[in-house]
Amino acid sequence: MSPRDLIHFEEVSISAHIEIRKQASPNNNSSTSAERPISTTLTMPIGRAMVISVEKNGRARMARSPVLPVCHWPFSGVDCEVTTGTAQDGRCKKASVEERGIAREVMNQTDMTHLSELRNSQSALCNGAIMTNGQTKDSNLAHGLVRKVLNNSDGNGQKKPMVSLTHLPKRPPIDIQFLDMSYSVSEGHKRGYKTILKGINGKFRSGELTAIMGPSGAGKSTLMNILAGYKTSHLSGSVLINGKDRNLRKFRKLSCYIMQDDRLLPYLTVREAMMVSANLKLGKDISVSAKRAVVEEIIETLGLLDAATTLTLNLSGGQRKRLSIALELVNNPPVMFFDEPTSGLDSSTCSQLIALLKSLARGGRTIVCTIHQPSARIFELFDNLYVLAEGQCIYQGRVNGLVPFLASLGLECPSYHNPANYVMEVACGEHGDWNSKLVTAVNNGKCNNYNQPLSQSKSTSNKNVSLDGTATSGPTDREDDLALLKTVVSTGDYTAIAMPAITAQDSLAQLNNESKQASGGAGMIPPSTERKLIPGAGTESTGASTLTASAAHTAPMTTTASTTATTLATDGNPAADATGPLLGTAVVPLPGQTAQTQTGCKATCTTSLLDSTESVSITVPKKQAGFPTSGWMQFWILLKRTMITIMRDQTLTQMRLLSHVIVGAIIGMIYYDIGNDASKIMSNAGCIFFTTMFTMFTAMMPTILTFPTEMAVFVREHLNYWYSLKSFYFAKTIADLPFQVLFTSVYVIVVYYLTSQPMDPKRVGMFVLICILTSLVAQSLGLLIGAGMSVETGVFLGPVSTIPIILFSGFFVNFDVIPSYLQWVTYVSYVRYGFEGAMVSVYGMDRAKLACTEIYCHFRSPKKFLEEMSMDNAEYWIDATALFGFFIALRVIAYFVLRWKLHSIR
Ligand SMILES: Nc1ncnc2c1ncn2[C@@H]1O[C@H](COP(=O)(O)OP(=O)(O)OP(=O)(O)O)[C@@H](O)[C@H]1O
Repeated sequence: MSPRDLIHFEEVSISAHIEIRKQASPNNNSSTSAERPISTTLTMPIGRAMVISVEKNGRARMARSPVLPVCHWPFSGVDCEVTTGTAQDGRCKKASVEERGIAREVMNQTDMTHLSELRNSQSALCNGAIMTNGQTKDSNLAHGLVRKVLNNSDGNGQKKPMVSLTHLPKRPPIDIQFLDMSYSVSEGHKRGYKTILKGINGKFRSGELTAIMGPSGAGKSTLMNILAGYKTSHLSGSVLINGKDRNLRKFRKLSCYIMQDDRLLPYLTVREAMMVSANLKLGKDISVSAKRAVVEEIIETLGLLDAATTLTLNLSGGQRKRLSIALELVNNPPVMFFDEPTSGLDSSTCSQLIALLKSLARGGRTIVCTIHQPSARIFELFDNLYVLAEGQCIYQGRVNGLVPFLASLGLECPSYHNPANYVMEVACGEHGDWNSKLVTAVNNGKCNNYNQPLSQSKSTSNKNVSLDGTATSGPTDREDDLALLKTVVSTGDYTAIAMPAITAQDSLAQLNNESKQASGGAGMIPPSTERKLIPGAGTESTGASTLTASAAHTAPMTTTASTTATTLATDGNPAADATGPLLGTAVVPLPGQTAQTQTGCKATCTTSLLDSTESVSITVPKKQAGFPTSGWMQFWILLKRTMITIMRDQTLTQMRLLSHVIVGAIIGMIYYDIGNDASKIMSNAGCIFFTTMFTMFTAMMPTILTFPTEMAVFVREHLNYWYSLKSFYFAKTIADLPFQVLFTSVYVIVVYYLTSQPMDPKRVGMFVLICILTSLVAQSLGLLIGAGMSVETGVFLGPVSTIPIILFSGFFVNFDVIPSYLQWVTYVSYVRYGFEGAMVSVYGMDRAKLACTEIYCHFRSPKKFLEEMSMDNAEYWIDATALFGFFIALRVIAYFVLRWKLHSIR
């Protein structure tokens, strides 16, 4: 008997409620031998069997069995099947089966406690740390954290806290609505403005996964950037959050934007990156252990445990994407925007990723993605679709409402054709010029029928029905979400999530309802709406949505979702907000649906994020008006992170250190022992000049090459409200310092020693100092170039802009020779100060005459040589101060360039 198998559904199942009761050890006395029920509700796709197993460590596993060739609703009149298994004496009694689910007994003695903990912890992730039975509110609530106390009995009927886990901060659900949204960009001085979005409207609801689709250039990214708050200028129209004008600052704290390219720092491990995120996003009021718990939960839930100690550099594409999500999940943002999350991923990883997003959405989050031409299988995973063409909306509503909507206008999607492809063809004009008609239809409300909130049928389905058929308070949607998320993560079986929680009756009623609407109330289902999706492409993801393309599982729900999100509205009055719907949308019950049904749905269909009683503790603390952590804390965290990444970067650090030593040794050998030889004084000046050049270029070029990568990460993190530009910049500046000082010193000391420069400590110190200052100025210049332009431009511009600076350094041309109208340039040549300061350190300060190894040495007197170089009046400390001034000035300029860059992104 395999210890892995618990129950094996061999036949088609639709949904099942499994209740496992494990008796305590027979050795226990009766008072402590109470059964510990562990139950969960699973939703399984039609046409699929599912293997549910419990591993020895107590982890639940679900895996999809081979696809059965069932594409139709096979059990007319059967809503679900209820199966149970009861473990006795450590073994599972053969499960009783109702209807068609056949459960095979197979259970090893497994301590189910861990499973229970796991379920609860992951449930919290799915649902945004929602309070469940047995949880207690404590002071953590004030900080938005919930401590979990499992529902466990000690045998005396007393609830005892079994495990304390910290969880995600609680957040309000957020519905985003945009009205009459237009956006234009300037095309240049005389070319005027180009309108990209043309007065579009739409609404993205919490708990739903929405796809924005459209041909290339339709304005998808633009729309998402606007909604995410990244673009704020040249914009008209309004964005409403739960029915009220958006307060951008507050909104950005509760939303995140996960960009197409996963911008991660390469030299941090997954766990380290997560801890940085937790430290920055959760604030100092939350203990380190609580942060660790959050991090570990997310890492495990998103399937990153195996890669927890892997550098992000070595992660696979799917893992990178999941890490990007995990980093943002730390503070549990209720709104998540994804720009083409599936790009560059294989189809299986794509499916898993979208299923993961769907499960996150089911936790009460509002998830919006732009996506290009998804497969039918992935397409069906979305709840909602927003299609753009030429900056206008040509469809918004349920994914499975698309085909009937198009059909109602005369656009028949051919059988066995992916609707996602079809709508893209329509948007691109391959079927004629339909866009204006579609826009008009959308504006006239023709797709409103397909744009209802997600079905409340979860509450009316039999998921929570006990074996005797009575309603129970057992498994909740949260547990369901746990099971779904667990399925996705542990087995990659996303199909469970593809299954809309819908009963046959709901489905048929809905179908009829929509058919009536789509066919002008004729009550007949148009033939086109009965089409099936392509087997293997669309049907594989199954679920009720595969019954017919038009089987929208919708039922209007009350709009109390908004009642908790009062802090986002500009002038939100929590008291007022909590008392009524904020969305201002009239709710019209579907035929056959009573108001009572809807009320019931409110309590159970939606996540408890929508429970207004919880909204009190959800409110973001006032002290978080700015970033979650103080400026100094941000600086400290970023400083540590930057130093770790610099140290681990072999190119930037280890190779650089090595190259400084090697080149220093080579230069030392070439100019060996010439420092006190008057006959080789020009060669020695060349050595000093080369030293200045080397320290300059080795400081500037790596910065030009690496800063754009850092900057990309910075932009993502800053725009997602992790920390301020000031903290980042200050930390970057300070973290760079010790490394730059070390590299330069190593090189200079090697050269200085081998070339026998004067060993007076004062001169040595001055020489090293001036070289360090030169390198810091060069590094700052590299930072400025890296901040302002791309790597390609920077790599060209860096050296090119340095050449004139070198020419005016005083080595190639004496200052006296330079024409007077160009002499001012020598003052802005920082190399001049570096070279001059180095020369003064070696030959200035009344150095004694040099030794002469030839018959005649013209420059035995160092002073005379300095006169020859037009440096006899040079003051070392003026040079050093000038370099320091350059350093500060360039850093300040680079800071403002970064600010401008951030501003220009918007
Ligand atoms: N700054 C700009 N100046 C001029 N045109 C711009 C600017 N930004 C965007 N556009 C134009 O706006 C249109 C929409 O761009 P957007 O990036 O939103 O398209 P998209 O639908 O996301 O396309 P894709 O799928 O190819 O990424 C494009 O035609 C683009 O050229």
